[in-house]
Amino acid sequence: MRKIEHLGIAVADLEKSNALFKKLLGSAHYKEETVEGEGVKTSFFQIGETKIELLEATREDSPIAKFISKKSEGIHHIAFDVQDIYAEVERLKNEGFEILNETPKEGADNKLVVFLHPRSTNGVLVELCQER
Ligand SMILES: CC[C@H](C(=O)O)C(=O)SCCNC(=O)CCNC(=O)[C@H](O)C(C)(C)COP(=O)(O)OP(=O)(O)OC[C@H]1O[C@@H](n2cnc3c(N)ncnc32)[C@H](O)[C@@H]1OP(=O)(O)O
Ligand SMILES: [Co+2]
Repeated sequence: MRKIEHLGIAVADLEKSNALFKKLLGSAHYKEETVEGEGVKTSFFQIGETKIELLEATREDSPIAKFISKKSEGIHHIAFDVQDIYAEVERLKNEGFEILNETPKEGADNKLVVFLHPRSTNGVLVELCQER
């Protein structure tokens, strides 16, 4: 793991939260991107070396919709930047972590991504990201 790539925050209303985080952080988001495969619309704020990713559900069966309905808005996942996502998946599998998608999938912001089940990571949903 090279650094924290982003902190994912589940929000009910992306436009409202964009305005709130712009006030909080003192600068606007640099992009918005919908990842249909995940059922999410995202916006990204750069904070030094890392980012904040706001996520709004684009459909009922989105993981974000389920998360907000079961819990509330708030921190959803932590994403780590990795050099070689395939090697990292093998390493983490051997360490006994539960990999949700062994084959990396399309992420936002030009990334390949893999997720680990929170039950294997102290209740924290972990995402691995590799620059495409
Ligand atoms: C890829 C685009 C973008 C990017 O950065 O590029 C993204 O980050 S997209 C983010 C949205 N996509 C995902 O989250 C994909 C991975 N997530 C999943 O596969 C599911 O959400 C999963 C498996 C984590 C949970 O799904 P499930 O249907 O099992 O939901 P449950 O509510 O039944 O949860 C089971 C169990 O897990 C706990 N849980 C669920 N979500 C989280 C979370 N975000 N953080 C921590 N814990 C979580 C939930 O509370 C349940 O625990 P229990 O003790 O059984 O109540
Ligand atoms: Co993410």
